[in-house]
Amino acid sequence: MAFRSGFVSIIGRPNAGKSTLLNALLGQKLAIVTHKPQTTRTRIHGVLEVPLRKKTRTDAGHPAAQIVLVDTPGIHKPATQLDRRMMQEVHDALEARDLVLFLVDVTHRLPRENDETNQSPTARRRKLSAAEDDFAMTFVRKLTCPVLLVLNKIDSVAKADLLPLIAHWSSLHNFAAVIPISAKKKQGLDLLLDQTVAQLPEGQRYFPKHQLTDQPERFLVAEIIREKILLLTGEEVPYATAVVIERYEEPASMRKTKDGKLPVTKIAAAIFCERAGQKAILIGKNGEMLKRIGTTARKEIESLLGTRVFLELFVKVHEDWRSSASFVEDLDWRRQLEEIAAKQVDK
Ligand SMILES: Nc1nc2c(ncn2[C@@H]2O[C@H](COP(=O)(O)OP(=O)(O)OP(=O)(O)O)[C@@H](O)[C@H]2O)c(=O)[nH]1
Repeated sequence: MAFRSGFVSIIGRPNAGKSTLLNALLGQKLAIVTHKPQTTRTRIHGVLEVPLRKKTRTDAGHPAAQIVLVDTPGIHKPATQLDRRMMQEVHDALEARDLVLFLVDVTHRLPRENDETNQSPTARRRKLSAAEDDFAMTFVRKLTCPVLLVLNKIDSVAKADLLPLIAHWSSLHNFAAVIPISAKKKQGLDLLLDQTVAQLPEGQRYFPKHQLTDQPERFLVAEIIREKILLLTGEEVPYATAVVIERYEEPASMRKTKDGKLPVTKIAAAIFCERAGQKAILIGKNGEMLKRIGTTARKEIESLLGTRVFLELFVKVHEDWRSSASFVEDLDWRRQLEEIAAKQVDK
């Protein structure tokens, strides 16, 4: 069976579980995950090698493949420049794709016929949810590649509740297949992989065999810091923060020091927020909050990098940065990478 390869974008509403699915398929944490919607801000490539599975009497098997998974920001109506940038990331992730996985959260209630006239809070919530589904479907309808409907979070609903969901979603688009999964509990992932490989064209690898992502470690580090902010702070603070790595010094050698300690990576990061009040929350009483963010982030960064980490965090205010097109553009890690490369050439 000839080798297959292709780009597979994972799209869906905020909080559908896209990043959880990416991490589950890769068997490694690449994208940050929180219970807060709109956690993912850029598209993230994760490279998955799928070994050949030989055909048997009971199993159709599949060829070996390289799947380039693309995690994307949750589809939502944009209100700020940041939102617009996030939706542009989704559009970019949908260009020239071989396959799209449209992820749906099965815990969302389906609309009912009398919702239009029903004024109860539940009916209003269902109506809002249906409007958000409609908006997400506008992205799906434009696609010319095959789309798999992936019903996620099946661990949280009764099996009998899945049938009406399948009927509802299947009536909205000609999906190539419907696959119920739990990204969190890693259920249904084998079937999802089988169906994914089946849809890919024959072709060579896009990335070297052992490369997990095209995103350099310094940007993964920035995301880990942002994840801790999202998890540790409340109200509007998580949405109003951005993390920029200002200094990133890798150790000259990965060898242990003479006293048997791991080498040190020195990192300085700026946490941008929009108001002085948010800065005060991020720093906390006697600097307690910033310390907690730093300590929890450092531990995870150390295990990612395999070194000790010296992490300095600074909080800076940039009024209404989410509405500044140039600031939002500068946050794009691909652009930051180009600037770093240009500076190195100058040097
Ligand atoms: N019960 C259950 N929860 C899940 C499952 N998959 C994801 N979640 C939870 O759903 C929440 C959102 O997960 P994410 O992976 O961040 O969702 P996302 O679609 O990437 O979110 P955005 O970045 O906002 O677009 C987290 O609290 C996850 O733990 C699942 O299969 N079952």
